[in-house]
Amino acid sequence: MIADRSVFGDDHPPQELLHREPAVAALTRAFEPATHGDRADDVLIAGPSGVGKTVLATHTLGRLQQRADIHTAYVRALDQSAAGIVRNVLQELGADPAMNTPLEDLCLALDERVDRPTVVVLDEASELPRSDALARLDDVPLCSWVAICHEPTDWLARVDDRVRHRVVGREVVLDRYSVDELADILEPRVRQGLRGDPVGRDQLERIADTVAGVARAGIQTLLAAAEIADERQHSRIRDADIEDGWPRAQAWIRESNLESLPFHHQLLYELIRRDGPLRGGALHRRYDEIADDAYAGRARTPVQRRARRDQLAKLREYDLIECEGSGRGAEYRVCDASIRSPYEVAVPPGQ
Ligand SMILES: Nc1ncnc2c1ncn2[C@@H]1O[C@H](COP(=O)(O)OP(=O)(O)OP(=O)(O)O)[C@@H](O)[C@H]1O
Repeated sequence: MIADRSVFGDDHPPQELLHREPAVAALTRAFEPATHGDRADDVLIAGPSGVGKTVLATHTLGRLQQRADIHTAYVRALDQSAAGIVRNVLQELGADPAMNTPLEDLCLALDERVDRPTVVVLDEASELPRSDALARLDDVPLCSWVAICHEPTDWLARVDDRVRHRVVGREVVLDRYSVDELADILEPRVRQGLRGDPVGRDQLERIADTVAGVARAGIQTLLAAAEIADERQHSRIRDADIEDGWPRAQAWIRESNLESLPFHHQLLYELIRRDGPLRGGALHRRYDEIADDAYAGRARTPVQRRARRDQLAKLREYDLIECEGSGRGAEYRVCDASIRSPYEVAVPPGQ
């Protein structure tokens, strides 16, 4: 039944970006100055995981590149310092700065390199307000950015005034899709990725409803249902295949989310997986007890509580952990204890 698995991957660009017309129009307006050789406006894209924030940015920039002489750079900002981000932008623009180049020199190199409108997509930018990377990019006359985060209010409250003024009031906030919309989005994946006519519209709507309008979850559930139908030798996908496909898809998404995170997040996850449910205070104490051993021999060093709180928020956004209650009584547990960190994260036993 499955003709081409790659059609279901995040990196498979959809031919059409359905049901995001207002968002595409807002981005296109922000990029318009670049078509005249000027600096584009900065943009903040926000919304829950898997609703198409990244594909909105890449798709709209792809279209822009067809009609304007611009450069684009894509950088995952998660857990990166300002120097790391500027270095990645330079690499995306074809330069090869040495690892230990100081931030000031990297910024000078960027200033020299950017000779036409350049739009930098900063994905996974929830923690970006901690660094001055945005201000550094803003210092380069033709360089603008698109930051992608989950929670716009909190993000805007944490950036400095200069950055806030550039994007406030023009945020592009994406919501989950309706059942009808997501079923429309699934149809081309069926045509391109599956053989024959294996699934009806009502079942696509069933999938869309099951995953509450999250595109990535819908696409993965469709794939998982097709895989299960194959295993059961069904010639068409049945409702039971969809029902069993959803947990399989959830596990795939969680595994891939966890794999994409840095060591800091992996360690917190493994601590909660092994010792959870854990209250916030107990979790931080356990972290402090084991951190030196856990980080031994790594380039990274243990992080402060404030950064850990961001990392816990990220684990929750990615549906890897859940938190019951609030404040001091809040208790953390993993969503699926069978999902383990792909890193060799040795969590030493408690003392
Ligand atoms: N309107 C759409 N049309 C076609 N495909 C879509 C649409 N919206 C989302 N998708 C697909 O859904 C998947 C997830 O999208 P994307 O990676 O852009 O989500 P995201 O919001 O950036 O997620 P995260 O916050 O976890 O990074 C991708 O395969 C993407 O192509």
